[in-house]
Amino acid sequence: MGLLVDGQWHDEWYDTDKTGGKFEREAARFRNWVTVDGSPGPAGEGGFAAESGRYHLYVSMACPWAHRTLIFRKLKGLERHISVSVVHPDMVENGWEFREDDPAHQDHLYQSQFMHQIYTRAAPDYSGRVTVPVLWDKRQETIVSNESADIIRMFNSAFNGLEGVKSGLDLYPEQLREQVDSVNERVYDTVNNGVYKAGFATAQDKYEEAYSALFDSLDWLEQILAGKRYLTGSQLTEADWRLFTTLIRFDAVYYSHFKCNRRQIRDYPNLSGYVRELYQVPGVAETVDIRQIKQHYYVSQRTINPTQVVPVGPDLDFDAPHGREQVG
Ligand SMILES: N[C@@H](CCC(=O)N[C@@H](CS)C(=O)NCC(=O)O)C(=O)O
Repeated sequence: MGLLVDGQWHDEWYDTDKTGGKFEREAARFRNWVTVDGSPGPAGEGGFAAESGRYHLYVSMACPWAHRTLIFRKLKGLERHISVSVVHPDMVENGWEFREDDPAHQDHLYQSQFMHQIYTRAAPDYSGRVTVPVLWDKRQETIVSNESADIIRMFNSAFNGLEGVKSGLDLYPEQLREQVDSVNERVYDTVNNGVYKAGFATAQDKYEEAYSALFDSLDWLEQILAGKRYLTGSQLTEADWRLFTTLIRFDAVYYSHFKCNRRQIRDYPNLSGYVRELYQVPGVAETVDIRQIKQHYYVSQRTINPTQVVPVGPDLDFDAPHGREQVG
């Protein structure tokens, strides 16, 4: 675990001293957008037109933020247009890395050893954390974006004109945008990032704050899902997929490793049926790798788990019937 300072790698854990023990996530630095014709998007520079084969996605199977982008790539039918490299689940002294002897964890573009080399290839004097996902432009040899929230919006609409892309599937529909944004805001702060705030806190009060906000939100979501099939009604949207990637990791990792242990997701009837339903959407199960998820958190985060022993359980069955047909 570490970061780049003026293009040089430093092996350092998150500094929570200056925030009284609170974990604060660093904002992503590359915020350009792929658009249909290459005109600038909501932020950054233009010049990134949606073209088949031009872009490459760097992900970790363990990472909930990267997971969103893999789900969108799959659901939208973008696999033949956007290639992927997967980093190794162990993120230790050198940060995310590739393994020469492991075909599943190689950099297919440059055969890099470390993910930080991708960042310095784009910006030789880059300072900041080296995170996944990264959307890479093979043409300009640079990073388009390292913000998953933006990447899934690009995947939702920019590539719609390409062959085989499911242009009819809109996960951020105009009429639901306000609702989606509003759910996202609370879910991001208290659930997606909330589990990290609990897990990475180095002061009791900061942990407890995050813990309370997280379980208040899970109660709120459980309530919503009692009356609605999905978070904004009868249609699956971006808001659901953003919540899903945290829920699917919860019982295996966040409950124990991040001390989010008031309840497991399987103790919530609606949330647990809902996570199974989303898991069973065709294509999604292939994006879920519980073995790599557990391996990453328990091995990489040595300040939390110094022995690096990975727990065997819990037994999870996301293929069991979800029973959500009757809701809403
Ligand atoms: N805002 C980013 C956050 C991505 C992120 O924090 N990814 C984690 C993995 S789950 C990471 O790469 N962390 C490395 C680090 O912080 O050094 C996004 O949503 O794309």
